[in-house]
Amino acid sequence: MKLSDLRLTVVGVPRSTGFVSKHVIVELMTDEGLTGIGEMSDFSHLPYYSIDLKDLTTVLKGILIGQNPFQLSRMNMELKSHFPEANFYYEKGNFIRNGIDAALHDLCAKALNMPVSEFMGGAIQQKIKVCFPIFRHRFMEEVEENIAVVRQRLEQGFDVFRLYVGKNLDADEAFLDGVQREFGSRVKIKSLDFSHLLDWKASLKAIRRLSAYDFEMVESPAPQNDFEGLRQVRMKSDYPVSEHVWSFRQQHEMLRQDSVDIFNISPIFIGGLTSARKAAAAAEVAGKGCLLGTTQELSIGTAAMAHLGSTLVNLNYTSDPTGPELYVGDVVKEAVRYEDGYLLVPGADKPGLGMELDLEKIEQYRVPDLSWGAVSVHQLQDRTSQTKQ
Ligand SMILES: O=C(O)C(=O)C[C@@H](O)[C@H](O)C(=O)O
Ligand SMILES: [Mg+2]
Ligand SMILES: [Mg+2]
Repeated sequence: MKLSDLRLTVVGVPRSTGFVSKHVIVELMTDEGLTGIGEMSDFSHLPYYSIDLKDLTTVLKGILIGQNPFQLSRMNMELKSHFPEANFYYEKGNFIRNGIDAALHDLCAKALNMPVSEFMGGAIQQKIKVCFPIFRHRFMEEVEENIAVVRQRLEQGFDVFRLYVGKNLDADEAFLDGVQREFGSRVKIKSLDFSHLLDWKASLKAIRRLSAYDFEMVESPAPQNDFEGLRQVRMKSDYPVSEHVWSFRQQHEMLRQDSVDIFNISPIFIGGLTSARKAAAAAEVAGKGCLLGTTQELSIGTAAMAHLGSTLVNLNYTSDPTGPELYVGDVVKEAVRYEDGYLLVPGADKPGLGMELDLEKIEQYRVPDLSWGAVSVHQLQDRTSQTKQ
């Protein structure tokens, strides 16, 4: 079987908050009539430049056409030489590699008539506990709105939440207080995510202030690649520290400097399922915990993570992928499903990722390119459509 063609389609899908994320849907065709699908999820992150889709399609065709999709190691190596690791969390080259690697996995598993989880070694769990994100407060008036989100999502079965913090600590505290008063032990806060916005001393001060409330871990409490800062927080606070993995080099440093307790692993940020499996294995070997992170993928990207997560022996913390619950629409016939706060791994009866493209929905959300509209750095950092300064 040989790869014969590639199609990339950009969609812009709004979230219920109004924020629009642009994703690229990947279709990889073969000479045997099979098509693999993947997703380069959520390009709507800094840095504030965009990829030219025409150029990208030409480059990727040059790498992929004529290749055997089962040559996953070779193609990942080749992709990495064109889109190298850059030691930046939102490096767009990683998003590109991820979409292609997912489509290759979908193709291989379809050719073998098995789910991607089986192709990757076999599922050891069929559902993955996830938490719902509460986006960062900048203003006090957002607190009540966010408590209403908790109320509504709890009714749908999401009983674990994570909170982005660090821009308005009074509001962060008021939210935690409101949640504790109204929901008590019915709601759990998994993490406070500082998103690399504060230096480690400022994060530590905030953690101490907010420690009057229950939460399980702190995430990204230092600037990107500040391994010593992470370690300081880890040693000086009572909470486990989690950090995203965005390159093997960065993961190596975090291991070498014993900076974290938990690796937050998502294929999108490390450049694909193949690399994500290696990052999870490195965590396992080092005796570190691991959870599935997210960029808030659509259903194809989320399904890829569900398959990956189902095979991991060290997925020992609540994970993050809730994209299909955040967006107002999707591009597949049947979206991934959530039940009682768990992401369900697509059924064993469905080959590949278990997702089927819906051409009408693609048309509904199709946009010409990845170019940016008017959006502020605050909106990008805080993932809201709030324009107030
Ligand atoms: O844990 C994180 O950090 C995120 O979830 C990052 C978010 O910015 C996410 O990528 C989003 O788009 O909401
Ligand atoms: Mg995070
Ligand atoms: Mg994102």
